[in-house]
Amino acid sequence: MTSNPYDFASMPEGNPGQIPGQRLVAMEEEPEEKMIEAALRPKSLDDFVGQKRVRQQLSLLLEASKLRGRSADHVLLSGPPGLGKTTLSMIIAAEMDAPLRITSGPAIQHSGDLAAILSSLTPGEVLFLDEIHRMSRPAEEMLYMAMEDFRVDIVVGKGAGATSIPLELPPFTLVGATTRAGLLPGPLRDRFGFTGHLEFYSTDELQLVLRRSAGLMDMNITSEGYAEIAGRSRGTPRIANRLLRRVRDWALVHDVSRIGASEAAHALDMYEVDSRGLDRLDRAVLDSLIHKFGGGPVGLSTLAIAVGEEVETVETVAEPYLVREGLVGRTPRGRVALPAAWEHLGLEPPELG
Ligand SMILES: Nc1ncnc2c1ncn2[C@@H]1O[C@H](COP(=O)(O)OP(=O)(O)OP(=O)(O)O)[C@@H](O)[C@H]1O
Ligand SMILES: [Mg+2]
Repeated sequence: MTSNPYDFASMPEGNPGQIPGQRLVAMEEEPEEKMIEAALRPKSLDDFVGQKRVRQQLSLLLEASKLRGRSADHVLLSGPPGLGKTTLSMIIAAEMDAPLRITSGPAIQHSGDLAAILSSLTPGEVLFLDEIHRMSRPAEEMLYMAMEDFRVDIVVGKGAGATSIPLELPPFTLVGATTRAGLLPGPLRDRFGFTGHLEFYSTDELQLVLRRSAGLMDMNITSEGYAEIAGRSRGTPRIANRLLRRVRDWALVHDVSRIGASEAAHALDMYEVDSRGLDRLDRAVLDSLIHKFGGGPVGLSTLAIAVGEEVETVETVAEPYLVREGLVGRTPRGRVALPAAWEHLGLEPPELG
């Protein structure tokens, strides 16, 4: 495709946020973002912004295993999409100076698929298993043994004539990633020597992420400009980088060479991402809740009809962030607008009585 990983101009990237069904503030990776994301990934633990505790603990783990001359304990990374799980797995391999093999839970449907991967690992290799909660049950059981004893039993033949052949595996480090740690069976979770839970980033941390990316993309942005974009990024580096690319488009078209707060705000307002990172759907939910239902409580299905969306869309797409931000509350009698929601729409919150 392109030989220069930072040659952003020649990369296909589409325009999420303009395509129906895709949102500029979605936490998940858009298919056309893959190459851009790869180019923006930090390559070492020192370059990885934020997540201080996880970073320190990982650093210790890797350092110690290097001193021992052994492959590191298995690592589980959990946390919402776009916070850096895939990035960290690549950093782990790089820091260990080890080759990296990448696969994912959905790609392993049969235990044979897993056996094929495991038996072809080289000593010390890092195996990244993304979406590990979506692996099939038989594969999961094979993985238990592989993680603990570096051994698998391969079953040959069927029925009464079936025999199982034990196969020794080279030492390897499994790095599992999941957005749903709660869905992992206990026995699997217990076999990881280290679990790192990634948290949402502060706006200060997101500013550092943005500075790094803007440097790679050769953009000229003021401190206030970074703060403006970071404040709209929902605590998520993936979203920060995506918004940054939209600001870059805007600046290019408007022939702006230096981006300050007002330029950044202007660009992102145009894409309907507001000062708190709410998009049109989020604001429609707040708006209905307050203007049509006096702030609630109102049932989810009624609220969904009022904004003209499916219940599921409101519940899974808009609500989690609104709840996380303290804008919407869930009560047994339905959804309510919290004082911060009124304030965000420029209204006086009603007296609590
Ligand atoms: N701590 C960080 N510092 C700098 N950039 C980061 C950081 N974390 C994530 N990013 C950037 O955000 C983007 C998304 O990160 P990544 O793909 O690692 O997320 P993920 O947790 O694997 O998401 P998913 O659950 O969707 O797979 C990458 O392009 C990466 O460059
Ligand atoms: Mg990932």
